[in-house]
Amino acid sequence: MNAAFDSPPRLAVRTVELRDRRGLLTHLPAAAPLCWLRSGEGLVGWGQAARIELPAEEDPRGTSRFTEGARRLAELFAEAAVDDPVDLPGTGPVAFGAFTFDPRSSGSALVVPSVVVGRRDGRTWLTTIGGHRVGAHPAELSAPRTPLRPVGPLIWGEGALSAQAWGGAVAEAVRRIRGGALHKAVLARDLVADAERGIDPRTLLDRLAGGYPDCFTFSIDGMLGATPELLLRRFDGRLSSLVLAGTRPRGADPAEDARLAAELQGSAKDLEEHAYAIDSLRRTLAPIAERVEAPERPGLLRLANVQHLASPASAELRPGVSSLDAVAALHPTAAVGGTPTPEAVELIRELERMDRGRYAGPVGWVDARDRGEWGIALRCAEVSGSRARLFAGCGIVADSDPAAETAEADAKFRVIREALTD
Ligand SMILES: C=C(O[C@H]1C=CC=C(C(=O)O)[C@@H]1O)C(=O)O
Repeated sequence: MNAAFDSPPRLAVRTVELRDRRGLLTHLPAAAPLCWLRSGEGLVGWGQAARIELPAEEDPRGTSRFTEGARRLAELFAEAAVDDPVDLPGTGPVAFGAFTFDPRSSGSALVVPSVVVGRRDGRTWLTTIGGHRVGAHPAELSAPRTPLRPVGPLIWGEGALSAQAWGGAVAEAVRRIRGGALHKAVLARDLVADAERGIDPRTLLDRLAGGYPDCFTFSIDGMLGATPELLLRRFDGRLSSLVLAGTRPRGADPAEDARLAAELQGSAKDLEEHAYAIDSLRRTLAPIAERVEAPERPGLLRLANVQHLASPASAELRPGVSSLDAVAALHPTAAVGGTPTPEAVELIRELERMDRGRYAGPVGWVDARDRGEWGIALRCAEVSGSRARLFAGCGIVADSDPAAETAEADAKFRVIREALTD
């Protein structure tokens, strides 16, 4: 049985608008906080009204973790008694989800919190979700919150591969690509940090949201990070997505910053890497969407640590295609897998020597009207008790240089490394 329950409880859901102006993060308890936030708006949640666990799949190209998750969630939401006069994306019942990169990994789950506080376009709401009808009013928010706890000293360790061994894996990927086996593969590595006591996820969220306001700061079932990559947003029939591929660090001063940006925007290697990502988006959307639009040339997305080539794309999903169907079709994008996808994923399995778990997998939320936002879990760590496992990866093409890719991975690690540093 795929779900944690055999017959789902009937949920009573109520949403009310609030005058509350406090930052959404201030509401979160330390235990298992749920969060999807950008520029102060989004959703935070806690408690667990329902949980759907999706097992590892046998098919190496399987997508049943998404389709089965969507089916069970639709059942649960269809049964719910909903009182939602606010009716904005994210009001009424919502589920937060984190899915594994590889179908054969375990850990994919959808979590329906018991309390959600949301904010969009300056409007704030509170939703309570329970097995029985619970009140939705600010009293739900008045439980005393413990102060944020610093992380304390950390002991850092290598993950599956040392930086040097990972450089060797990059060199091998370049060799295979030059040999014609594939065009691009995104190789990642992990690092481990051990604290002296349990890590307070809210401390990390506070730092990530402060340092990366243009990214989606997320916390879903132990995966925490600030991702710049929007796999898809669907608030009405139209789907939007932000394709990223091609990276340079930020410069130490405006002149160096501009030089690096110009270098990135003129780099044949990076433009090629980006073109693969756009082509793969167009190809994967073709059967499920119409009117796919993407700019001719990518623009620039500047974050505190790196700058990326970025293309905002949009499309119209065909009738009957749900947002999780679109997630299933789009994952893995060329930004986290490669091109062609099957060859790239095989090479990743062979060369990385680790289980990515939910790193580089879809993370986000969906409501009962199938509105939602799904990103890719990047610039993130898996936090469990006193341990954090950090991930970073780079797109490898024929011209990639292992030393430059190792430096680029370090720049990407910085996001979550700094969030862990007091
Ligand atoms: C795989 C990661 O980033 C991807 C997203 C944007 C740019 C990328 C790049 O330029 O290599 C990566 O494809 C990561 O941050 O772990």
